[in-house]
Amino acid sequence: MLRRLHSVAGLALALLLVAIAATGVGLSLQPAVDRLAAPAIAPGVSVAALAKAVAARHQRVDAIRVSGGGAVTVSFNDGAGKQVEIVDPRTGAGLGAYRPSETFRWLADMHRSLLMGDSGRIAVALSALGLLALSLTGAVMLARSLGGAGALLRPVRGGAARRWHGELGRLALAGLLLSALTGTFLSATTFGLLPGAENPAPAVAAKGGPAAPVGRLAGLAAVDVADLERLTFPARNDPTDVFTLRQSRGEAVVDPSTGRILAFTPTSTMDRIGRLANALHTGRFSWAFALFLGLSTAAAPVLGATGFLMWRRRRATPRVIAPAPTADADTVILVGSEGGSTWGFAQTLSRALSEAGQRVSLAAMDDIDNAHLRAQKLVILAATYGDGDAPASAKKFLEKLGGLERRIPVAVLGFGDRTFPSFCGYAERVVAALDAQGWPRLIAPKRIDRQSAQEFAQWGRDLGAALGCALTLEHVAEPPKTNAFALVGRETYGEAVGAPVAILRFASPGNAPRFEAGDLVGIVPPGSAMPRFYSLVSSRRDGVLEICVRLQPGGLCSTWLHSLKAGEQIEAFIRDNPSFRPVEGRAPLILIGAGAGIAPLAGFVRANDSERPMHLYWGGRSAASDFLYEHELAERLAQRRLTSLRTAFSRHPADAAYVQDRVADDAHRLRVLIRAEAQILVCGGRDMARAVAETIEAVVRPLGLDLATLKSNGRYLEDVY
Ligand SMILES: Cc1cc2nc3c(=O)[nH]c(=O)nc-3n(C[C@H](O)[C@H](O)[C@H](O)COP(=O)(O)O)c2cc1C
Repeated sequence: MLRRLHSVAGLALALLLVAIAATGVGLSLQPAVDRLAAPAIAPGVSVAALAKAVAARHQRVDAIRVSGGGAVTVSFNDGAGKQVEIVDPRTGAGLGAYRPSETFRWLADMHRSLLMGDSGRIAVALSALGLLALSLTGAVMLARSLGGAGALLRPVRGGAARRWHGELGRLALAGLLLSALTGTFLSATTFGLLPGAENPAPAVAAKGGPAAPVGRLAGLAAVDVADLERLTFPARNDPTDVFTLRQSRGEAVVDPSTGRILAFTPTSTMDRIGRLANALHTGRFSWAFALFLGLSTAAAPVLGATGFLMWRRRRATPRVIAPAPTADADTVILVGSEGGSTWGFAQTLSRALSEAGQRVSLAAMDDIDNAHLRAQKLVILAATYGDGDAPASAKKFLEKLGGLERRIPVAVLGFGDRTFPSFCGYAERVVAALDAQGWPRLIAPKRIDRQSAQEFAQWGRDLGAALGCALTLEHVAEPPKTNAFALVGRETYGEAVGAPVAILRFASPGNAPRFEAGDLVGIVPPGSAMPRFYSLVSSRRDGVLEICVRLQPGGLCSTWLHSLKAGEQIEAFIRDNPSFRPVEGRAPLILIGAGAGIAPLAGFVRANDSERPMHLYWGGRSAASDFLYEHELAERLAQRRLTSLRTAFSRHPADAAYVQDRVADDAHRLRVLIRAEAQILVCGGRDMARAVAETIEAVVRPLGLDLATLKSNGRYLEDVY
């Protein structure tokens, strides 16, 4: 609830706050600028002395004012109209005409009303309230995540966005809270939501005697210029008019002939509070304080941006509740997941461990740091993607592992799918790294096939036995939210060569989530809870969801999809696939695939509006039977969306070849492209991918490169099944 309030208020107000914060930062410089422009007020000079010096220079003085920043100005009319000058508060000497800065005036208008009158003022008032909510909820969340209010000064752990958000938020908290609180108060005053501040002074008239020299008036001589806010002179032609002397404590009325104080109206409590709020909001009493407020406010846009990044990341991470903050945990569960299902298992485990009396904390594997190792034990749940690769939330884990200070007992549970050759390959790499670095084992590592709840429960019993408690893990997977897509088109290839592949097009409903070529669609076949994933050829803007499905002998999902009739519906959901996407820019792309692996590659070509150089290598069995996208690719070549196409057919009577043979034939040409920073994307079956990888390794060797370097630089991506 608290997090949602924090995120919603943050997002809704981000833009407004940026405008208000930026102008606030500008205004925070005003006291420092004023300070430099006007001499400081020195104590020991009376208002009477200053008034005398000023009156000696001007025929008709209207008022002497002391600005918030400490500048003393005199408004007068010597016959040439009303003028205002700055004076030296010690001598009353004129220092030149007073010209308030247009820039600061504009900034102030913008800050108070966004230059939009009352509607702007309302928006500013709501922003101040929003900032107050953000500061308070942020402070509570930070304290909670660090282990309580007493731990507010502990270092913030986590990814870069989280650290910046936490550390900067902590530094700026006091200033932001103060600005938000006083800003809310001032807005409430503007809209008359608080009791009136005025304490009306009684109308008092002077006796009307001859005016005495102003320098001798006792009521003015008793007050120091340092305590003055405003002195209003009496009208010249009205002998009953009076001096009005405004100080922070109240307003005095002084008789111009006797110098006596005729009346004194103390400042009301509400007015005092209003003045305090104003002073604290503007920092006008101290340029250093104003700069402190300005710096705190300058943090707001950075907090907004880092908060947005954290929010996006959280959205990609399923909602899990860690029962204990990291600092108090005795068991830390680290999760390596891409599709989110492993987080669900982690949540089930966390709940069961908590019920067994453990204090459990959860984190993504990538977020591991020394704070987690204060716990007594670590449990790692890791999924596998690609060819034994890390899932999205564990990409940096192995790199970070070596730099940790302590080694605590650890249990590793891999999640994978036995139909992939590298079953739980990433979890195995994690186990190997932990063993090599001497981490003690809590229990032996185990692999879970296709999210089997039974295997998970069995592993739970083993873990419970090692911990000395009965651990019952009853995991019920949350079904993914699906949309219904109806079949609108089908082309079948490859039947003559014993490898049927169907290009299936489904109408994309209006409420379908966004998807791009290369993303995955998870299809849940009837009679199974496990989705099967297919690469997308189309993007949502194409209006269809298009996939290539190779018929797998005995395959539940592919058999069902191949038997679908026009109009029949599938239940499916979209899964982002950021690890198989062309890098941005104009660097050439080398696309290599075989069979149904053409799907995302044809999609990249189709979406190539910018005519970026794209070279496609593709292998099938027979040009006559399974040349998928033959006509579309010819069209793309003519449109320059595809720069070149090389095909290989393994059952060609005279020129039988595999795609890797074409790659090898083109070694020289490919080296030129790779020297020009080309990125290589490979999609298809495992054997093809391995053969292509070996060929590319040989191709790039003369360039002083190897596959591992290309992979680690994101220049060699694989989507392999
Ligand atoms: C595109 C893709 C590639 C996969 N690659 C592998 C693999 O190479 N080895 C494996 O054991 N499991 C593989 N899997 C299966 C996942 O690891 C398994 O479904 C896991 O439970 C997913 O966990 P997650 O939802 O938390 O990411 C793959 C799944 C997908 C969707």
